[in-house]
Amino acid sequence: MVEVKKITKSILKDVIRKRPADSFKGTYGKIVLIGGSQNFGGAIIMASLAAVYSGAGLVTTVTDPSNQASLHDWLPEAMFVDWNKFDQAEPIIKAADVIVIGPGLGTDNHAFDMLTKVFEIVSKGQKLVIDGSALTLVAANNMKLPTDSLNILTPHQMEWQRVSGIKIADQSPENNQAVAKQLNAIVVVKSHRTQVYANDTIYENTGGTPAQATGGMGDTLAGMVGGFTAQFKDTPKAVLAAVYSHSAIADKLAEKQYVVMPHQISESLPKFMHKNQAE
Ligand SMILES: NC(=O)C1=CN([C@@H]2O[C@H](COP(=O)(O)OP(=O)(O)OC[C@H]3O[C@@H](n4cnc5c(N)ncnc54)[C@H](OP(=O)(O)O)[C@@H]3O)[C@@H](O)[C@H]2O)[C@@H](O)CC1
Ligand SMILES: Nc1ncnc2c1ncn2[C@@H]1O[C@H](COP(=O)(O)OP(=O)(O)O)[C@@H](O)[C@H]1O
Ligand SMILES: [Mg+2]
Repeated sequence: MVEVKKITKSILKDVIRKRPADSFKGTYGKIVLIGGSQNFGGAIIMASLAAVYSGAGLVTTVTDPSNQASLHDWLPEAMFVDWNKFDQAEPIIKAADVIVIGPGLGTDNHAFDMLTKVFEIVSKGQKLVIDGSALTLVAANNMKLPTDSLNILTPHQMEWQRVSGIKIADQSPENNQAVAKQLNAIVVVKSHRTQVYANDTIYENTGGTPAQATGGMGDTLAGMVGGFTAQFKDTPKAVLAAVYSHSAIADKLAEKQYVVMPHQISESLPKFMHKNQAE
């Protein structure tokens, strides 16, 4: 049996630092989120909300133009780029610390083109969070992950089955770890007890509630993983802190709510992070 370490509250103070007085928005990372087709605009809006509310310094959302007004209604802090104008998106993607691709991206030809181009242009030092439709596209087209970026995959169990070939019933820590190693990526396998595969170590979350079982909950986690890894240097630990915070906030809200809306998790983040920062 392989060892599985618990993700507990202690990860928060290990990761979330008090902000230095002489910092500015650039200190907290540039992040680009790519996704949100005409039908799935909410997904990229929720992911973008999570990135801004977890403290990323500068956030740009590359999405279908039909989502622009709603994005800005929810989130005036985010910049917008029309995903049909890749010449405008390219320099912003190249300058980003973190790229999140997939929430609501869809799986049509345009989505596949975008993903292919992003895989081509990411470079060393960048972190690439691959979620939702992007994972389905990777699996369906047998795409190789880029080798220069640090890749973080955030599949739910069916997406992980598609990417890894491991049936949900066979997704044991041993089996998952073997594929995570082959992929040379940090893998967050989401379920009621989410597991994280990073640096040859397996972690299991200790929080989470069925009140989270609602569309957009994973899109929100992808944005948080983006926001946390943009700000905090130790990437594996930043991922663990994002996973823990996502469920801890939901658990707290679920004490008084039957269902937790994904945007409520984002809206709780600034106070939650304030309360749990290290001195
Ligand atoms: N508001 C918006 O814009 C929203 C947009 N979204 C965007 O939609 C895109 C598609 O993402 P997706 O996850 O909805 O669909 P897909 O990849 O087909 O997977 C579902 C299939 O897998 C199965 N399944 C088995 N186990 C499972 C598990 N543990 N967790 C989840 N599913 C599990 C499941 O089984 P079933 O539920 O049918 O029993 C079903 O057959 C993606 O880009 C996403 O970002 C959504 O976030 C929603 C809000
Ligand atoms: N019963 C549950 N207990 C704890 N967490 C859950 C439960 N159901 C769903 N979640 C969480 O909700 C999120 C669902 O992700 P995902 O299926 O990608 O959602 P979406 O794509 O709709 O945003 C994951 O973080 C998962 O851990
Ligand atoms: Mg998802």
